[in-house]
Amino acid sequence: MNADALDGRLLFAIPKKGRLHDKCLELLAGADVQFRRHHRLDVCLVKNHNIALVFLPASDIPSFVGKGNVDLGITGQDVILEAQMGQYVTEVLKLGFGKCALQVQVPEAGPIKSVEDLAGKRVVTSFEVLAGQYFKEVDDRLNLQEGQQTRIEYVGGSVEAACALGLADGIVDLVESGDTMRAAGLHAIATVLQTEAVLIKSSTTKHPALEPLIKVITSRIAGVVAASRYVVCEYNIPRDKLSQATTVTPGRRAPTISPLEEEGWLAVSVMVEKAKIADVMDELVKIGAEDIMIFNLDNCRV
Ligand SMILES: Nc1ncnc2c1ncn2[C@@H]1O[C@H](COP(=O)(O)OP(=O)(O)OP(=O)(O)O)[C@@H](O)[C@H]1O
Ligand SMILES: O=P(O)(O)OC[C@H]1O[C@H](OP(=O)(O)OP(=O)(O)O)[C@H](O)[C@@H]1O
Repeated sequence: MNADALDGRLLFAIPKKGRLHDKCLELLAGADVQFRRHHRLDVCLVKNHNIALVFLPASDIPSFVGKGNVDLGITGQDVILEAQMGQYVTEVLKLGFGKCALQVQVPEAGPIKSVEDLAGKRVVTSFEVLAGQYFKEVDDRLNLQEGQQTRIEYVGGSVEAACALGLADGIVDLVESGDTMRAAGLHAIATVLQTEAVLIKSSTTKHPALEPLIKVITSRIAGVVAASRYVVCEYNIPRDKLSQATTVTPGRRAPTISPLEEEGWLAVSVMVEKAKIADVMDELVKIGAEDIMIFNLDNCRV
């Protein structure tokens, strides 16, 4: 593909591999962004929009977007801060996946119990900047002088192995389920930050004419994200229990209520957060709701 083929197109950076890649492909499919990625090609044209997708390492996306080399991107909040690009990119939308925490971890059986114990020792991480900022604050608080301060060393991967190999007294790395940390005999003693995947655009766009297309894509992606967060809950309820039931299911704006053919009964239809639906159903049953049904959403605009 030559550079002319990209002329005037909105460039949209997507993580080329790793934890965020598959979720991004699901989002694009849900937003009806159609493309075929040829084997090993990292740039491809979108068939039904004036967009080209650029597949990049997640950690490179903040600087590509921040410098305006691409217009839009998806990556983790952690890598944006690590790349020190926070002021050059605008967070357009939280995407609800890639959720994890950057944590300080030490051997479970070892003598170090707190970050104060770890200060002044060796810390290995792929997040040199964030770990450096975190321990500078700890060192300053403990008034550690030059030569006594925490040593931050960078490794590109397999960070969890550093303590067992005798290379570190502690590490700073991402934790989601905690399986990797526990398997390495480590436990967390502090959280540096919580992170999730976000849609970002350049703070100073070089292509203002692309703004309307950015809005359309953002709205479509927001619809897919909301659809994955909510379910539709429908149930029947005796009229005299309605106010109790709608306190449990207030809906996003208000519940839709329609009469049933049977005297004294109403049908309620309402959106509920997926994460809360099991508790909500328990409550509705207690109140006297019947025929409770839950429907997944494919897509929505809310
Ligand atoms: N266990 C996890 N659970 C949820 N999100 C994660 C997890 N690990 C990483 N992430 C998110 O995904 C981003 C990319 O991490 P990942 O380990 O997939 O990178 P990678 O693709 O292997 O490396 P590179 O950034 O060099 O491409 C992280 O910065 C973080 O935002
Ligand atoms: O708490 P957990 O659910 O175990 O997830 C944490 C692990 O996930 C990430 O690595 P990933 O598996 O993406 O591979 P990587 O080390 O090659 O980046 C991260 O670096 C941790 O190692």
